[in-house]
Amino acid sequence: MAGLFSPGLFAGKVALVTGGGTGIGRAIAGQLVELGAAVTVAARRPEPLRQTAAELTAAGPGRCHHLQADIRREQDVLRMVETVLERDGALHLLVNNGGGQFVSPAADISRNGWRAVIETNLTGTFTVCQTAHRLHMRQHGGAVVNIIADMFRGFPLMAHTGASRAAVENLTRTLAVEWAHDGVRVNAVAPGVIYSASAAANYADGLLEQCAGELPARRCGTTHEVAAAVCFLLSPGASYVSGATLRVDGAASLYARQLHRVPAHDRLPPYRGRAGPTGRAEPAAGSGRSRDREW
Ligand SMILES: CCC/C=C/C(=O)SCCNC(=O)CCNC(=O)[C@H](O)C(C)(C)COP(=O)([O-])OP(=O)([O-])OC[C@H]1O[C@@H](n2cnc3c(N)ncnc32)[C@H](O)[C@@H]1OP(=O)([O-])[O-]
Ligand SMILES: NC(=O)C1=CN([C@@H]2O[C@H](COP(=O)(O)OP(=O)(O)OC[C@H]3O[C@@H](n4cnc5c(N)ncnc54)[C@H](OP(=O)(O)O)[C@@H]3O)[C@@H](O)[C@H]2O)C=CC1
Repeated sequence: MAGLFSPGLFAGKVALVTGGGTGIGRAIAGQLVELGAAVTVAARRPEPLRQTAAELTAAGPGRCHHLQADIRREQDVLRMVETVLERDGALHLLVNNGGGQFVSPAADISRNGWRAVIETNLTGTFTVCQTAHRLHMRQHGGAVVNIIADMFRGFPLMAHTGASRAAVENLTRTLAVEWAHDGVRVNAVAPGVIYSASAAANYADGLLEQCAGELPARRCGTTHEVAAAVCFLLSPGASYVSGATLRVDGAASLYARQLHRVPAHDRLPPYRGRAGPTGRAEPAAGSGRSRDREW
């Protein structure tokens, strides 16, 4: 990605990237450091964070700190933001990338599984936004990017993440308006199918590779392609962009492909409400069992 943005674009800026130790978050943190920012990566597992911070700081010219925090825990979020402010004296750029889910038919998601995903992706993102705003951005302005997903047509097999990301997209719009007069811009980035170690594990048995060939782009996106979009939205180049969602999906969200395939069935009941334009009753569509399933 070197060379896409002016060197030193984020020099003097302080950034926080949740989930910044791995995958997309790491690529975002890496690009911010490359452009001169002082970045903190925060998540639950210390080892990936430590390694990422060390490698990014060694690469420079900015620097990268790491901090263990679970965005589901209010106290962790408060400590995370306070630590950044105490150490770096400001928080200009916030990327809410920390999140996750598991693949499951909606019918099988336990109440606790639902709650874990909603509390991470929606409540966690809200808590980080609110804390950053209360402690710094309300007085000093800033830019926020929330990472969501391609949930625009629903998200079969990931109902919990679809619902929470759609909620975050709406939250993004609300905050963009409520915080405009504080000088805070809030945008979302919706990645399509992005190759990361976690995505490959989430979609086991090579499903990710299989799906890549059916995308309009005929390949998965890369973490660096998402990072470039995030950097644009954080940059002064996007000074008049707020409340927007930037889809980084190679047009996949406009295409009929879905990871979930609807099995062949004839379970939809026929329409028998009223006569068609000819005046005669229209024949019932479908066959077999569906004929017996009127509302
Ligand atoms: C096309 C590409 C799309 C996008 C791809 C990506 O985003 S990839 C990159 C994204 N990266 C990631 O997604 C990685 C990060 N993911 C995570 O950290 C987790 O998926 C998390 C968000 C659920 C949090 O988990 P946690 O450790 O805090 O959870 P916990 O241990 O406290 O359990 C809470 C409840 O959840 C249940 N449960 C959990 N897993 C499963 C499962 N596989 N099956 C069924 N259920 C599952 C568990 O059983 C329990 O319910 P119970 O039994 O008490 O009724
Ligand atoms: N890859 C893809 O195709 C897509 C990814 N996304 C989203 O983009 C984001 C990054 O995904 P990706 O890089 O692929 O996968 P990763 O699993 O590498 O990234 C998720 C990051 O979030 C962190 N995280 C999870 N839960 C918490 C928590 N409670 N508190 C703090 N940090 C947390 C994880 O670290 P730790 O476990 O140590 O806490 C991890 O670093 C995720 O939100 C993902 O859902 C959206 C659409 C598509």
